[in-house]
Amino acid sequence: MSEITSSIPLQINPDLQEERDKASFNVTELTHIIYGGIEKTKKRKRLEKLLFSDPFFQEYQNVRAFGSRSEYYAASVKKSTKIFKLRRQHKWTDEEYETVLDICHDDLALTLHHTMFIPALERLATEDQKSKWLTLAKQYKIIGTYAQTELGHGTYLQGLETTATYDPQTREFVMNTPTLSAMKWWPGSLGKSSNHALVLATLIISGKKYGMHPFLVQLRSMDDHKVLPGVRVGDIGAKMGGNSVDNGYLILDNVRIPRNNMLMKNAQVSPDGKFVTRGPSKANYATMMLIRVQICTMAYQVVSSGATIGIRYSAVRRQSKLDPQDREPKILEYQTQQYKIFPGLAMSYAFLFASRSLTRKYEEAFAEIQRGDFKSLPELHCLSSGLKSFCSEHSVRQVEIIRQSCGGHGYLNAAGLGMLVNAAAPMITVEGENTVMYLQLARYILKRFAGAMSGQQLDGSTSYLSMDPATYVCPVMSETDCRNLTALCDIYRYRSYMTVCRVARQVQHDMESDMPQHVAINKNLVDLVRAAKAHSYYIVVKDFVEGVDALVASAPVIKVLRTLCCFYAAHGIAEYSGDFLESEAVGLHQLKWIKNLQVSLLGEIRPDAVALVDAFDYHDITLSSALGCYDGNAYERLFKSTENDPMNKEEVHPSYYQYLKPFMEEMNKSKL
Ligand SMILES: CCCCCCCC/C=C\CCCCCCCCCCCCCC(=O)SCCNC(=O)CCNC(=O)[C@H](O)C(C)(C)COP(=O)(O)OP(=O)(O)OC[C@H]1O[C@@H](n2cnc3c(N)ncnc32)[C@H](O)[C@@H]1OP(=O)(O)O
Ligand SMILES: Cc1cc2nc3c(=O)[nH]c(=O)nc-3n(C[C@H](O)[C@H](O)[C@H](O)COP(=O)(O)OP(=O)(O)OC[C@H]3O[C@@H](n4cnc5c(N)ncnc54)[C@H](O)[C@@H]3O)c2cc1C
Repeated sequence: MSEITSSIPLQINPDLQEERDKASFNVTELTHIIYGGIEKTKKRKRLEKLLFSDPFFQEYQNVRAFGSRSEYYAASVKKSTKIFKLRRQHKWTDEEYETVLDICHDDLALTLHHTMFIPALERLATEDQKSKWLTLAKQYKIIGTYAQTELGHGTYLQGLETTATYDPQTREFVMNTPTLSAMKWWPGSLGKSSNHALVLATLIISGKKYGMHPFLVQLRSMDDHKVLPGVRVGDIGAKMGGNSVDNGYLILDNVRIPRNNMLMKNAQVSPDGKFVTRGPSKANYATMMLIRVQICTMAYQVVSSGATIGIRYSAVRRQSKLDPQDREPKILEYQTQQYKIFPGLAMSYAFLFASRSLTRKYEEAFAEIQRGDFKSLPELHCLSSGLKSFCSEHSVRQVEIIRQSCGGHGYLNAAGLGMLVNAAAPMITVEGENTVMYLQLARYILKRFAGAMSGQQLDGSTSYLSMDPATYVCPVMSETDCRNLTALCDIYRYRSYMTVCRVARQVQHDMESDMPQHVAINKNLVDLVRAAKAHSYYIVVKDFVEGVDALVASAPVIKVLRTLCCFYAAHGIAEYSGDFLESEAVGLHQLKWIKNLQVSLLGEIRPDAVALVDAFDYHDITLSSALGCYDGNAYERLFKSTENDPMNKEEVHPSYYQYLKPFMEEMNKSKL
């Protein structure tokens, strides 16, 4: 027993080293592909070194694990301000700052200032307004949040109740929270951190409503951070996760702001109270679309972090017996373990390619929109809505499966997986609740399908809806065909086509039976979401296949990525086999072959599993997991983590003197 210490061995766990030694490809080459080239990898490493040379970043992990809510929030404010200062000092670009946020892997107290407040000013303010407000925000002379959601409404923006009533006498807007349900509720950084908020409110001029518009409202004094007259603001309470952020409530009572505090890029109110709009009616929704695109990248980061922890731990954990003559095997040897974890590994690479492709499309469309050309907006809105929902739903579910695959230790905070699931869970809700976003996509697909039926030539992500289904023959004719990525992609495309076609016909049939449109739609909502999911799955598989096909890389890297891509596609068909059979995208024979392939691919991925997660190149502090550390010394790190547990500070806990001791004394004296 005396040999048991909590010190961490210097060497890599031999079980993990053995895995690294058998990799079929060069891990560094794949890392460069993931980060977009050698230079970007080097830059990330430099930023990592700069951040983590400060012991605070290590200490922060302890506060996160063991601190009170208030201590965690305070540490998070400290971390945000440290990063802001470093940003100014080193003149980081937006890309470098985003890399730093990725390295931190955390939703920080003041993150919203950069992720939403600044992008909203960039998208919604006029040039004059930008030169004032954006400059102040970028110099951290004001700290802001994006206050849209209310207690009563988050999804239905037309139902927002906060009002901004124009007073032409004083040339001011009067901001009000008329009811309990109108109070802003949820905005990040609102409760305690921000001194300004971009408040989304219904514009009223001379008693007439003009829809939702953005207004910049100062909430707190710039001298002492005290709340200004007419403003009531606070934190909404502890959450399942993300407790470093002060999501807040806000009540405005006749708060007057100058006319120029309405952000007027898309609509203007003249001094005498005339309302003029420019661009499409949804132009003020622009910031949300940006974040939806970013959530796809976050989903990649979430699932790849989970896969890294799960695979490294499974390579060092030994349990039970496979061969009765042999020692206990690594749990990674069990086919069932591979079946739990490898879908998350394959999904990581699928989402890497899908999010990259979506980001590229967003950047192209954004450049067009800046030039006043809005033609790509509907396609981009629907693509980003669908992929945001698909990537968040699948990544959160998969990381929870990985957490369960780590047995009891997966349940410890020190494993990092529970925290990851809880931190990532809101991706499903924020920036448009997933079902609602899938329905936005479904609505678009139905319209495009109707267009195709009336002979329109479609382009973009729905161009396949012009296909003639009569020409479809399942491209998998033999077991070997199942490895053909184009064939697998065709199967997804046809499944999507048939799912869309079926629900479109049903809605049309219901409407022709004299059902009002809204009744017909509501009667088919479940199938509409199914169609949006089928379409999104097809897009992700297509992006993965095209991404791998376009790669310039060594043969071993291409081979391993093709294997993963094949597994991702085969696994999806096996998992949703009912849908694929029902749509006749595959028959029973093909399904059997694809299921067999899926299982045999587990064995092919197995030797490269550790190398494939090493390629994500996550720093130990970023992963924040005793189970997933690079050196594989999971048990030592678990034991070490108990040193910081405040429960272990005293040999005898104060509760003993307060409760247990008197209780024991009473029991010992008792005659019963
Ligand atoms: C944070 C950094 C962390 C980085 C670390 C990563 C490492 C990972 C490790 C750990 C995990 C950490 C993970 C952290 C995750 C937590 C995230 C926290 C931060 C996120 C901040 C969240 C901020 C918010 O939530 S802000 C509020 C967002 N709110 C919404 O999105 C509201 C949703 N509702 C709507 O958008 C709309 O109301 C609607 C679309 C549902 C309906 O709108 P409507 O009623 O006005 O319209 P219609 O349905 O009638 O449609 C009319 C017409 O318009 C079209 N339309 C609608 N929207 C748009 C649009 N945006 N653009 C273009 N067109 C649009 C619609 O399609 C219709 O078109 P038609 O042609 O059919 O008429
Ligand atoms: C961690 C976190 C951070 C947030 N940060 C911010 C922020 O910074 N700023 C901000 O303004 N907001 C923020 N929000 C709020 C967030 O944007 C909303 O919660 C989100 O848009 C969902 O809206 P809701 O809460 O009204 O859900 P609801 O719309 O009430 O959803 C509840 C249920 O109703 C269903 N539903 C609703 N409408 C329909 C429909 N039309 N068809 C079918 N089903 C429907 C949904 O599918 C869901 O199942 C945050 C939320 C969270 C959890």
